[in-house]
Amino acid sequence: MIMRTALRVRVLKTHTPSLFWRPHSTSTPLIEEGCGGLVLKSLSTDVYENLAVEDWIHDNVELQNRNVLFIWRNSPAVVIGRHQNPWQECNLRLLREKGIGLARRRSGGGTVYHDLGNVNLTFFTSRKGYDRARNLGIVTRALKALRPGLDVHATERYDILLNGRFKISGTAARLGRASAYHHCTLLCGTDTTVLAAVLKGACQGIKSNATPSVPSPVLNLTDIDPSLDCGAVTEAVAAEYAAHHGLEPRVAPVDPRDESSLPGIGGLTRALQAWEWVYGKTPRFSVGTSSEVCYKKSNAAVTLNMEVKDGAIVSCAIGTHRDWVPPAVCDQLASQLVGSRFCPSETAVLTAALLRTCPGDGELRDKWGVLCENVAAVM
Ligand SMILES: Nc1ncnc2c1ncn2[C@@H]1O[C@H](COP(=O)(O)OC(=O)CCCC[C@@H]2CCSS2)[C@@H](O)[C@H]1O
Repeated sequence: MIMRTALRVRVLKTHTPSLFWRPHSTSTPLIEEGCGGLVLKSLSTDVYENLAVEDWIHDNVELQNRNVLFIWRNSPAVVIGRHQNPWQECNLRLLREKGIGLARRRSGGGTVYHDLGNVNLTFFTSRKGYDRARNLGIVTRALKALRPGLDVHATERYDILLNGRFKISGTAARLGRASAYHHCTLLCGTDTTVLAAVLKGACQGIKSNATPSVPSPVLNLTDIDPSLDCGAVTEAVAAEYAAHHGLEPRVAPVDPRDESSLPGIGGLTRALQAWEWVYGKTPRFSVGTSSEVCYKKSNAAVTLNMEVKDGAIVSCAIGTHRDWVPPAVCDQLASQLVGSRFCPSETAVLTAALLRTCPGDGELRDKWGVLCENVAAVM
């Protein structure tokens, strides 16, 4: 019987450019060593670059007779599901303040937070070989190999729970015509204070059909046992995966910036970074807010109603008391916003230009400025 704990993975020191079979290549299929399967680990901690590797493998690697595990970690980032609304799911203002990235992945499901204390595992298979329960079995066995008796189990919705209650892993998947992948997170030592703060949607009054996340109490593996850090967990999962699939226990590094090994990867990365993908793919939604604005000692209620499609404002109505700002001024601002992105920087540029052309006295201009800030704050 194989002693799983004794299994060690060997991390190859050099990049292995000949790992993949390229459908359009004139050369013969390249991998001998990758036949049957392989374990890859990213050299990058950039969320867009790593998601691009997923796309690249999905699009370019022959997966009919091969299983691939891709292991990756990211610098702080929030990752939303394909059909989600970032304004609903996270505190975008806090992300901007903290310089935390926002990425939209190609798989469905909810929103998660990543940092270097979180390990991501992507299991590539043929469409037929797609099996989330088997993959999560590999993960839970690897964890138990490191710490026998650890109370971890996969749930019906393919989360992994620690001590029956705390989520340590969330799952999502992308099913293609012939190939598929299932990816999951694993919380080893993530900053859960930041996680909780950034995953609190700050934009009130949104109505949409976007997929909502399912919040759960979370815990890190290192909270239970400090030795269960990302390094130990990664090694154990790679070893268990190799043993399960009868592969050589070694891990090949992947450099997502290496165009010669991954032709076209740069374009895939740029597509994932584009505003049109991250925000523009948000399902159509409406926002209705009502708030109080204040200028010197004069207060007024402001209502804002917008429709947003493909991330752009398609209709807008702003209302406030006619003595505070005349309706015509509100209407002018609202009509200028139509057609622009639902985004504070674009709104700021637009309203600054409008303010420069605003006739009238200083007080009206100032109030108009307050109104513009109020509108941008919703985004
Ligand atoms: N990193 C991480 N791991 C586990 N659970 C998390 C994490 N971040 C947040 N959460 C908790 O899960 C819910 C959302 O759960 P929900 O079930 O809605 O969504 C998911 O689990 C999606 C998992 C996606 C996995 C991909 C793998 C590679 S790229 S991202 C959130 O509100 C938090 O309570």
